[in-house]
Amino acid sequence: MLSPPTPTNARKGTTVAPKIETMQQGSATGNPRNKVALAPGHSLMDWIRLGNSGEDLTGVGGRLQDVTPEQLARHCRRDDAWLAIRGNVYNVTPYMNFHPGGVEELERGIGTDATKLFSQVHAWVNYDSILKKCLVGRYRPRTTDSIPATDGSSPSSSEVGLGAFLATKEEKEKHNANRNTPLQPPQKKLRYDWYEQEERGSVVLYCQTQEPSIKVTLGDDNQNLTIVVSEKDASQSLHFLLENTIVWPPRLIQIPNSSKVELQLKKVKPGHWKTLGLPIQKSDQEMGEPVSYSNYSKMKVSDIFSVNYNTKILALSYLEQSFSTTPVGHHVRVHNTFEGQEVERCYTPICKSMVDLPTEEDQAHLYLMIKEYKDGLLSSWLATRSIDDIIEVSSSEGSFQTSCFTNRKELYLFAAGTGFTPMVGVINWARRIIIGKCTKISLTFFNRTEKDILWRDELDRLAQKDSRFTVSHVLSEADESWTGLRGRMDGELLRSQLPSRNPQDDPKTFVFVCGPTAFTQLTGGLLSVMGYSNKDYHCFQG
Ligand code: HEM
Repeated sequence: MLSPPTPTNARKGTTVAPKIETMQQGSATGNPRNKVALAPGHSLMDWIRLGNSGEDLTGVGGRLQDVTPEQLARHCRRDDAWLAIRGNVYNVTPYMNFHPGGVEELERGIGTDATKLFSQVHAWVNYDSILKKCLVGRYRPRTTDSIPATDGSSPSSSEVGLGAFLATKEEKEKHNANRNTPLQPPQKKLRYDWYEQEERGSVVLYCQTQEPSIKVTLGDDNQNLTIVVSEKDASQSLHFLLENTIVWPPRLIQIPNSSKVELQLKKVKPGHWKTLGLPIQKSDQEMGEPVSYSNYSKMKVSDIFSVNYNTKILALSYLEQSFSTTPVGHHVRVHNTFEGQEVERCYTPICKSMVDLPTEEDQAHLYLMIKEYKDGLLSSWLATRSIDDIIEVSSSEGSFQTSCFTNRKELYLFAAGTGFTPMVGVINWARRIIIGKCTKISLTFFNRTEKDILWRDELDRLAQKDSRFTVSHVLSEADESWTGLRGRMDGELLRSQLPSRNPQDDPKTFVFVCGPTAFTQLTGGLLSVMGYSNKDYHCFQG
């Protein structure tokens, strides 16, 4: 009997089903694993109904408040249960009997910052959406610290002087109001260097991992630069009033084989800068954290590209001069409300082209490949968006780490349908970031018919340009003229595309799988039969 891929090696990827669909299945994610049988009247649908009933599920009258660790620890009983996840505190007392993993499991996190535990079990679960009616407020681990915004080598700004560098009267007032409320979580210092040439300045960021999500924002004055680096569940930031104005957008370059990232700033007026600028310390709110504690941002559709008869790419940009990067294998969520019902779906952002290097303009956009499902409320809505329409997109999420495959020489990717989207980031990473290490990237792409193949031209172009990359298409409902592979995933097909692995040999191959759950589970089982352990492959859950 074939075993499914291990949960530790799997995370939700592109196609977590929208809530409307999953409600019928009784699971938030369609995942049929160790869940408990919920008592009648405690399905996800019942939970949503309770949320919409107007009942106060926060237990504190719905007024958002800051919560210290001591306060949190006092709510550690089944009948009075709070927990913190990623900086938000929720009253999970009413959710206890609705939790698909059972009351005892949920109890393990109560009274504490359960971020790590939650991520270990099911990082993909959309807790903030499920628990939004239970939000008590913001978790404030420390109440007295202020955060150094720069490393010690840079000129520091004094409390008094700081106000002078904030652009407007309103900002100064806001700054003064915030001086006495330094309620921010502890942050590590972000190390950086900078150097300059006549035309450009460059800030080199020393990140801790190769998976940072970096958000760059430039004020309307083209001088107020904010860089926020999020990695390992913590954020670090730099904020500068630059020596002079720069051109938007700057270029972001991930330095190959390192965790350094370079931000190249093009000067409006070429010339010598004595310093990068004046460092400024900002509060949470000034850093742009939405007051509602929601992590969704409004983005504008700035371009639309057709991929095939039912799939298109939406190019999205922030409303202000801002962009953020998505680490490989991570996803964003898009949501919208239909007749009072919130529906949400995960998408793995792709790039504008797999072949051409991105321009600065390309980098400042988020590209989502949207396949329209006839019964998918959200996907149909997205597919009918026009230029300048606004959609709400979350910041990136995910726990996948590229370190699992950076030293492997050969990558074998098995994708079905839109399960292809996480592969785009993997391929780019292998080609451009782990330079000199990867000698073969083989994609086997499963679709129904020829017209369902996504980005076929782009894949062919890539195969022509990079001899390490090959693509094989497999069609389950091919017409007679098709000369390529036919069928569905099975042992024979897998063996024709992938060498068996002898567990005694040094690992040189790594396998990625993404597609519908049945495809992923079947492939995971077949891989075990072929000698691959769960350290040799990663399944992006579909
Ligand atoms: C922090 C402590 C928590 C623990 C230890 C825990 C544990 C678990 C376990 C063991 C399962 C079954 C996993 C499986 O599918 O194999 C589960 C499922 C689930 N939990 Fe939790 N949980 C916690 C918190 C939460 C919270 C705060 C939420 C609120 C949104 C939540 C929502 C869910 C959902 C929606 C599922 C079903 C997942 C699926 O269908 O794939 N859990 N949980």
